[in-house]
Amino acid sequence: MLLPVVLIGSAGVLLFGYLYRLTKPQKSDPPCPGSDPIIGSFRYLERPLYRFMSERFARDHLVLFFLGPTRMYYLNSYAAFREAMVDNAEALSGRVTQKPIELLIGSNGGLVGTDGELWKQYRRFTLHTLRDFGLGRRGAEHCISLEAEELCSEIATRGGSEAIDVNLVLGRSVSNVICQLVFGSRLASDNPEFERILDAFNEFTANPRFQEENFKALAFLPISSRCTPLMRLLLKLPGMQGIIEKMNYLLDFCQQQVEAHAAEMPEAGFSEARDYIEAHLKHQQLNQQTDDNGADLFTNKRLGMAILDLFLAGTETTTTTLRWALIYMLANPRVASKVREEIRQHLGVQGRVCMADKAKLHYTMATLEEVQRLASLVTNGLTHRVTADIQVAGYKIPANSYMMYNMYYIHRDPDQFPEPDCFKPERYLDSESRFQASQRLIQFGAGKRACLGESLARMELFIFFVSLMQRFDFRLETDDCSASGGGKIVDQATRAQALLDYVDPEHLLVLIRHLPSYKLEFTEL
Ligand code: HEM
Repeated sequence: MLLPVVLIGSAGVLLFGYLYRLTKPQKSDPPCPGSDPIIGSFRYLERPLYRFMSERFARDHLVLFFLGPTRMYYLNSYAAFREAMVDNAEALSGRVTQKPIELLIGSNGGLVGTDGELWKQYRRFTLHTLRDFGLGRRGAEHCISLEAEELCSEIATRGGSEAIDVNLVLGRSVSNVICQLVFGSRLASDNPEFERILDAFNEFTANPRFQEENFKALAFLPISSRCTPLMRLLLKLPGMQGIIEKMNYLLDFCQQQVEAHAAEMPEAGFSEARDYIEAHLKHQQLNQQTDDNGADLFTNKRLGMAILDLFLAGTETTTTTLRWALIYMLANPRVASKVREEIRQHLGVQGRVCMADKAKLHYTMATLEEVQRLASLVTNGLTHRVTADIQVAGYKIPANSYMMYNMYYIHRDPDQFPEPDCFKPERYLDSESRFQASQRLIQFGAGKRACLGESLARMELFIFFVSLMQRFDFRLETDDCSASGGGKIVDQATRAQALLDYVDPEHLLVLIRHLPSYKLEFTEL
């Protein structure tokens, strides 16, 4: 009787000792806010994380905290960010395991959450396909220009009589661009269901719980990924249920689109693919015929997951940046009138906007750059898994630890951006007032996992922003400013030099730096 008790007791002590050591920072580690045995640093992290790291570790390039036994390295300076993401790009190309997704839907997949061969193949296929549809050439540009015209005429028609919720109209226009590339139609306008779908997408990316749950999941991962019953149990926790329901709803929607396309596919396959889904189905068919390497990687289920990722990564980000752009124009009327003057001088009042206009609109380009710096949209970046032992900022980082970065603080480094909270497009103008892009802005990340939609996003931001500024003046709807929070934003902005930082302090982490909803009254110029 005594022997089993002693054995179990000793095993317990050994396990505790092992976990204790795993959650204890060593002398050779970067600074750490604190860590409790077994559970790690949760108690020491303050909200929002990017602000806590900027204030508490202002002078540190790299910070370490523990999520249970999982090591999370936080890049807190541009130098450390570059050293990790660019100089060690291959080792930083990992993501968190997809075991939970596999358990839930029976397959891994997508563009954002996978790594290894599956991710490489899908990323390459997606980049090629989007390029074939005119990313960087005329196709996508033409489609964005048309959407911008639709947007302006809707605002011109409705704007005379009512204040407009810009999130809704911008969200629809931005979604239509991806809808056309992926589905080959303007589903966001044509399908009455789409507003619900858009809401679900927004909630998914903007939901701070998503990030919190992600952290908790990381804390359990070393054990749960080796123990399927425990993983199943964790997925049943109340916090996870809402996220899972939303994900299933969105995946069902994407899968329906795939099936509708597949049903229309001629037996000989599509001769020329008109959208992403057709290109994928064609690719699958070719792979099967040639029995190519990696043929079994491309499946209908994974196609649905890739589409979901294109929407998740590509709609809310672009829409929210545009909303920041408009609110910054309200807070900085002098900048807004210079932008309008430049646009009207070069393009006139109605001329259609195209990417070639970038070369003429130096001040406008600088303004958009400054919007993106201050918006710092994906505040903590996305989580990367380190796939091999590396060295960053003089510290050894072991394989299979994780890494995030402080986009917010890197964009506000006073040595690089003097008076960092001030809105100053002049930062990006040379002595002849020509636009010079900053090498220090990391709004799209960098390295192997840099944003896959960067060119598309830049096109959308430019064409939508210039079109709106060219045609309209706008102001916040006065009546429900306090209800919408809009009044507070501009008030804060004018008093505190554009300190437009509306983040609910209750949120530990924020995936996308959000704005409260606001309505604008538009006047056609
Ligand atoms: C202003 C708009 C946008 C911003 C600020 C933005 C920002 C980012 C950032 C910071 C990342 C993570 C990089 C990292 O892992 O370190 C990312 C990844 C990604 N973005 Fe964007 N993005 C934008 C628009 C788009 C658009 C329009 C698309 C789709 C067409 C898109 C598709 C993706 C994808 C698929 C990834 C994952 C790439 C990978 O893991 O290999 N993004 N984006």
